[in-house]
Amino acid sequence: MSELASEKLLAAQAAVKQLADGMIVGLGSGSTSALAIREIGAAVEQGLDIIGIPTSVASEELARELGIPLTTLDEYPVLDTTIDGADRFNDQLELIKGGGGALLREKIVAAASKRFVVIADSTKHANPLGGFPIPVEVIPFGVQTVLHRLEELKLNPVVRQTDAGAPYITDENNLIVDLRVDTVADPKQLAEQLVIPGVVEHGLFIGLADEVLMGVGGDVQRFVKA
Ligand SMILES: O=C[C@H](O)[C@H](O)[C@H](O)COP(=O)(O)O
Repeated sequence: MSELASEKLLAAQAAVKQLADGMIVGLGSGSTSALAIREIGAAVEQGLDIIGIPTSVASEELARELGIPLTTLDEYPVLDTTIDGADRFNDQLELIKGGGGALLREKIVAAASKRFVVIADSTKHANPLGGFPIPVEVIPFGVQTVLHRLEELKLNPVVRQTDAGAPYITDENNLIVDLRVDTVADPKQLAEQLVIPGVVEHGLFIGLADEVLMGVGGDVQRFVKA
């Protein structure tokens, strides 16, 4: 296993250890979350009694394959905890998420959770926050107008495409616009600028994470809210 994969696995295992019987658990998306879902699947097989709420179609399919009982936000509008990955995080536990296009459901589930635990490898730690394009989910109807506004704000927007060259469509049937900015000096200020009609949500997660568990070498480093 590569060092990166092992860091992801260590973080995922540390987060899954925090789960207890009776919890409603948000299941994140992406490669690190997939490792956590696999760990949860193994724990459920050993008798752990939790119910999951997936944040993407891909995570739902994986959880079903593993026999993890699932529910919905309609049944449980408040979750006990959510375990999810991140594309970048800083020491203030501000995140960039949505590299895999799942940011909308992820943010809804994270915001509905009493606790939000982020799992990451050591390449994700960035002060200042940056080094990864900021995904913005946009309703197709308004995309040209939103792009125009983002250009005016000098945020270098690019509509995400699939490998086949078609526009990338999210689980909620929207587009993703990636903002090619190097670093985000003030994430809160940028989040305010992104309140634009037609933008459904953006990948800056501010004030949501309670803890980041980061695999580094053979260890897990814990970052908590100041
Ligand atoms: O949309 C995707 C999610 O925000 C992922 O949690 C994020 O991209 C991190 O993914 P990975 O664990 O694969 O680096």
